[in-house]
Amino acid sequence: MTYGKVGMYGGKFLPCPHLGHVYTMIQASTKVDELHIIVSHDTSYEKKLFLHSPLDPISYVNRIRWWIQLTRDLPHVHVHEIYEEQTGLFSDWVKGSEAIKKVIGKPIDVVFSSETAYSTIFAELYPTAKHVVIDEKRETYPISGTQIRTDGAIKHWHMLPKTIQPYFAKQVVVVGTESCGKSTLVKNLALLFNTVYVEEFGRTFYEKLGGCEGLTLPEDYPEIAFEHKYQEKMALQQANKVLFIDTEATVTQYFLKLYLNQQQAILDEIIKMQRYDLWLFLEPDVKWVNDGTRTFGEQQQREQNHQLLKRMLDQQHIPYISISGNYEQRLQTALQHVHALLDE
Ligand SMILES: NC(=O)c1ccc[n+]([C@@H]2O[C@H](COP(=O)([O-])OP(=O)(O)OC[C@H]3O[C@@H](n4cnc5c(N)ncnc54)[C@H](O)[C@@H]3O)[C@@H](O)[C@H]2O)c1
Repeated sequence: MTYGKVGMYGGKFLPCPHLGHVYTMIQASTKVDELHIIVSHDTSYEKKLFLHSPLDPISYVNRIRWWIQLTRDLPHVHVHEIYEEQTGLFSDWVKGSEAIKKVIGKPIDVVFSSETAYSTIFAELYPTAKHVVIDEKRETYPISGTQIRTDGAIKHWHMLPKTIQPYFAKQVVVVGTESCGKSTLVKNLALLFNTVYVEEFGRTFYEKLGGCEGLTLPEDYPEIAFEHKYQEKMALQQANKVLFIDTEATVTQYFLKLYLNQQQAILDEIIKMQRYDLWLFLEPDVKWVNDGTRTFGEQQQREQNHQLLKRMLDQQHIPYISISGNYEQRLQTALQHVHALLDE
């Protein structure tokens, strides 16, 4: 069946394009020679839609980038954005339709949506175009943007395209001084939540050197911090709702203080850019284990180091959860906080 040459598929796609949108886009793309996706935006109106949402408002730049990524193998699909002032009424669409016609720049033959309720307004705004309704009952992917805004993205994880999931994955970082059970806890949590984790790169760095912890150089520290961030970014692509991370740049800065009594502005910049959803700070009250790579085993020294790291986190006003007790208690407390984060 011929529908026409030029198709248009518009929406706010808030918070993001979901699989229902992708389905409509793919179906539409097979029916026309060229399909134009329009991302309508009005930042001040959109803020109101997120007032009761666990999510923060999402810029239209993100939404356009996601659509561009999703359609990268479809050369006949084009993505545009328009500013469309919104009050929530169909009458807002009049000006928007003018902007849509302008960005497409050629006669529109078909307008796609999943709503028969749009037929009247589309007949008015695009009188020569046919309105094709795709999956009106939303049976293929029963989801809406409103549901994701109301419940949060984690609850509708399987309705999010793979390319978009990393944006919404929760990031849990575990920090603490030496030998307080961080790496074991991180690995156990990853197993229990069926997801991936990021190891402390500083450790890998010195292992690769054959083990020279006591012999650090200032230039090691930015390299450790950069590589750690890169590992986080890569792991995020594989994360199943949540990513567990062993240490971060404050801990790198802390080790720089301990070993060389220095501080680096570049590490402070990395620290400022970090966005973790949950910080778990392990107290040094489990037995110190010398695994051959550790230096500060004496209890008084451990306490002092712990206070130093605590001060560094406090200076940044980081709302960490302190975790103490034996290994069993530590795991239970961590589990409780991670579950609460995912249920938010
Ligand atoms: N000015 C115009 O001519 C014009 C035309 C179309 C859209 N718009 C803009 O888009 C907005 C409408 O989109 P929205 O934000 O209400 O919705 P939206 O952004 O969530 O959805 C966009 C489209 O996808 C369809 N869709 C949503 N969930 C689906 C699912 N699970 N399966 C299949 N299809 C699904 C919707 O019916 C709609 O057609 C309007 O408020 C307006 O801003 C403007």
